[in-house]
Amino acid sequence: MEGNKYDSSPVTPRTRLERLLRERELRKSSRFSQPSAEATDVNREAELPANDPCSAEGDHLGLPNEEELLEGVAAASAFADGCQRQDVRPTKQRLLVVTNRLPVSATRRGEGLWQLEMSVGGLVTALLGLKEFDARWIGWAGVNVPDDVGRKTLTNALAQKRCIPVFLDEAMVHQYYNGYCNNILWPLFHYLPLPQEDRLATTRSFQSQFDAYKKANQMFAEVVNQHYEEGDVVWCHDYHLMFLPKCLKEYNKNMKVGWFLHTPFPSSEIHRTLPSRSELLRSVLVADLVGFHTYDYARHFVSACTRILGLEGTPEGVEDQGKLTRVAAFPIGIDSERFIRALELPQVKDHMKELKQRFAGRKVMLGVDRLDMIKGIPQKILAFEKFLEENPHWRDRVVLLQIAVPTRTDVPEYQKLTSQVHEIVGRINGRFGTLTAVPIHHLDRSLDFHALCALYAVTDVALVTSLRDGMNLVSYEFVACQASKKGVLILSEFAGAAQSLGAGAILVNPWNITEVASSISYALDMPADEREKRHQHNFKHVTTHTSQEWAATFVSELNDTIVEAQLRTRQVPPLLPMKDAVDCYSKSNNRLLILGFNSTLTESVDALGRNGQLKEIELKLHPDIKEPLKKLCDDPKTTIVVLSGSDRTVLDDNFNDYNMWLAAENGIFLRPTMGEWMTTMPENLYMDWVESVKHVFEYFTERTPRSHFELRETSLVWNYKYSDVEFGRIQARDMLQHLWTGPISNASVDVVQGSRSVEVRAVGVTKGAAIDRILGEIVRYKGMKSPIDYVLSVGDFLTKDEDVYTFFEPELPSESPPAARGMLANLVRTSVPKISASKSVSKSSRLKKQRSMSTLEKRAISHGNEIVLQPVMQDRKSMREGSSVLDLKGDNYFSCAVGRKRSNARYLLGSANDVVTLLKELVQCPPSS
Ligand SMILES: O=P(O)(O)OC[C@H]1O[C@H](O[C@H]2O[C@H](CO)[C@@H](O)[C@H](O)[C@H]2O)[C@H](O)[C@@H](O)[C@@H]1O
Ligand SMILES: O=c1ccn([C@@H]2O[C@H](COP(=O)(O)OP(=O)(O)O)[C@@H](O)[C@H]2O)c(=O)[nH]1
Repeated sequence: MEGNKYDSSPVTPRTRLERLLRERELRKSSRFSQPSAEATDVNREAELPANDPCSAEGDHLGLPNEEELLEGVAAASAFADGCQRQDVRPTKQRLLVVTNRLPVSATRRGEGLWQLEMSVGGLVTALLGLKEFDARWIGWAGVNVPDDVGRKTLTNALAQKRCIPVFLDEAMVHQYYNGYCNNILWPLFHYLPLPQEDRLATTRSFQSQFDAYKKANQMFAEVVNQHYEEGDVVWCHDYHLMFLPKCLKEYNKNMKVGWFLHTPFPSSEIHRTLPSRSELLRSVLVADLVGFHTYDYARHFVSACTRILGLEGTPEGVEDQGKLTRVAAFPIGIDSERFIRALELPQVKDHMKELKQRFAGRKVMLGVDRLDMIKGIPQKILAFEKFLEENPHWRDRVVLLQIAVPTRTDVPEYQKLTSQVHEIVGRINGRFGTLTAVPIHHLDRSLDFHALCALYAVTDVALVTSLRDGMNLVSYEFVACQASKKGVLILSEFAGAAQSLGAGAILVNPWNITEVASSISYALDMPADEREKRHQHNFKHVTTHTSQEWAATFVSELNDTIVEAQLRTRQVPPLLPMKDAVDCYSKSNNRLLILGFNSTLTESVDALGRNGQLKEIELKLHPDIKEPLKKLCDDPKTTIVVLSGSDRTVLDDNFNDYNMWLAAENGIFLRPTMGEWMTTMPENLYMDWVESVKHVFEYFTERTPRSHFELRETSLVWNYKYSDVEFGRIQARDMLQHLWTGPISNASVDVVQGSRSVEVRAVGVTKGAAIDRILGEIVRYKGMKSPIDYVLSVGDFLTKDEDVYTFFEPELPSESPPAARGMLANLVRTSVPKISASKSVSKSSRLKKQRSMSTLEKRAISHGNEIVLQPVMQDRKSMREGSSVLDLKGDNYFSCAVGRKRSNARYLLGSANDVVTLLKELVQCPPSS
């Protein structure tokens, strides 16, 4: 195949999008070079085995036959063989597709004899399009097989269809499938409230059903595990298997696991009513990729994770402790070619002829649904009744064919629905029927594929009135079969398909019977040119957004999440090697410890307690840290600086009793606890912008429940960590926009965005900028004679303030870790008090030496109502000429971010508890000789 001249991807794809575009182009070009799908399919149909032992008695039931079954399920292998023979594509990706129900359902016809029939439902139809993979299916065959002989023979029969059974006994099916899946999750995900617990049978409760659900998922996981080979992609499907990703990763954390939901995911307000809401979300989040049909469902899921679990939702997905679960929309499609080709088959043409004769002189309206409450069948029929009522001239000129496929017949709600529908149909037929014709033909059964295609093709108006529907493939199939007739699709706005076929269909609210009735009238009378236009729009979509494309896109993104995770992992620093840090500390003689305050030395506060209840907001020193901290402060070889964003009073209150240095407001104010506060960066103290920013912060605080703001001396911080995260973010965006265009447009300020805060501070103020001057002052004040030979810098700092970690990096020799050296480019240092670096003085340090060093002279100036101290430059003769202030070789410098996954620091620590451990170890280490 020639190179693609439209190749739009860069040579080496770097970003996710670049990689996915490249992958798509490769897929497309390799498709061109394969034998056409059509040719392969034709061969396949000709090669069907005539005497397959499990082949079908299905035809006499009017159900899809073996041919249909093989067409989809075995397509993967047929196609694979064809490709491999041609040596076009090396090997296909092995794919384990895990669904509750296998694409075939089994019925026992003798001890070791099984009849296999294709299962009905959108999920099965869609997954039959997985032709480009070396796919195997794992799932339940819809039958209880208690004996070994039965299990063995069924396993063998299914193996020929590349299916692998999970055996569930009756009790399990009852609790897991009928109970938790279909009586709890299914209705809830379609916005139907949970049943009252006392309405469940006495042997059942949410808890017992959920336990069965988890157990069933574990059984699926065991089967997956038995068949898993390294490199396989495992694709879990639907609400039945929300617990599966967790079980799989527990077996093997390197498994590539994707999960796709075929139903809607409801608003978080609905999901939060579920007793097991958090556990389910957490287990889904263990997957590498989580997919939904529409952006709305994906958005609801992310929102449930942020609101219920308190996790970070990003445009990419959901982040928990640095681990990203990618969440995205992958709208499903159908194998449209299969439908289009079917219309050319003689048996389908015969069917169409029959139907046309049968309904000659009448317009045909069609409904095809599983008999499920979410499909809005009663609403559809009532709307049709209203239409007949209001349009008497149509009464003997239109017929509604409703195919209602029985489903979940063991669940009482479904049984009730069947009687309800029968009753309404009977009433309407009694009311508008004649001796020779009835307006509604209602069938409680499924049709085979060819009969269905014929029906789609002769239909004038298809009526889909789902109250909620993940996608609704019937609407796609109808469009695919309408190339000649160009019939009209009336489609519920609550079906996922409305987002893709909305422009060509007539969208309706199925609850509005009057609107649906008038839409029927409009559709029946629609002029040919409008029908043509609408049809073309939909036809194009259906034939380009196929199930093959859907599966390929999902799997390609799933593969990419692994690449992405590896890239992200490389940016994650390792955990602090505690022993090294302690050993090195014990060997050093002049140590500097720079410690953050919030989340570093304070008690961990679980911001969102149960039910979003606020816990304590005020920062409190970790009770276990006091003792080791005090001992370290009293060690003459150790200098400790607490460098915090908090203001002076907070640090005074917490640290007055310690012999240390306090640097408040990101280092603008500095004091040894024995001395007085001084100002390190007076040039940054133009505060004329404060009032107008304060005004804006007050406004947003009033309008954002549970947000608060702190007015510090040199900065303002608006914090929404206790508010609704999504609302907080929107408010923050709004606030920033307003600030930029208004109050701070001409002010010398920096706006620093935290994950849940907005801070406005004087320009150039960062912890890294401040440490420069702080260090100078410490050296001078203590009259240090020997260089600092150990630096430990620990904190949970805003990214902007992480320059404090990188501040020391240039001092390190070139064998320092590359990650650390790479950060030097961003480093802007002011004046490092350094007299001579080493024998060979680098250009940068020479330059640095030329700059004036900052030390502080305490001079009172007036600042508002307070007295503050302003530094003046002092000549550097106080430092011994020829000696270096820092003697860092790389292994005696430890920068460490607390509670983060990504950082510019060299190392990580989990939480303030780990800081406690570290300080205790430092206290206990033997003194250096
Ligand atoms: O296996 P059953 O319990 O009898 O139910 C049949 C299937 O129904 C649901 O289908 C969904 O998937 C379709 C394709 O993505 C989508 O178009 C439709 O809107 C959904 O309702 C269910 O999600 C499947 O698990 C069932 O197998
Ligand atoms: O008699 C029937 C009626 C329906 N279907 C198939 O069942 C699926 C229904 O999928 P949809 O997404 O519309 O809804 P679901 O039933 O999955 O909720 C479609 O592929 C139909 O072709 C079928 O095979 N035989």
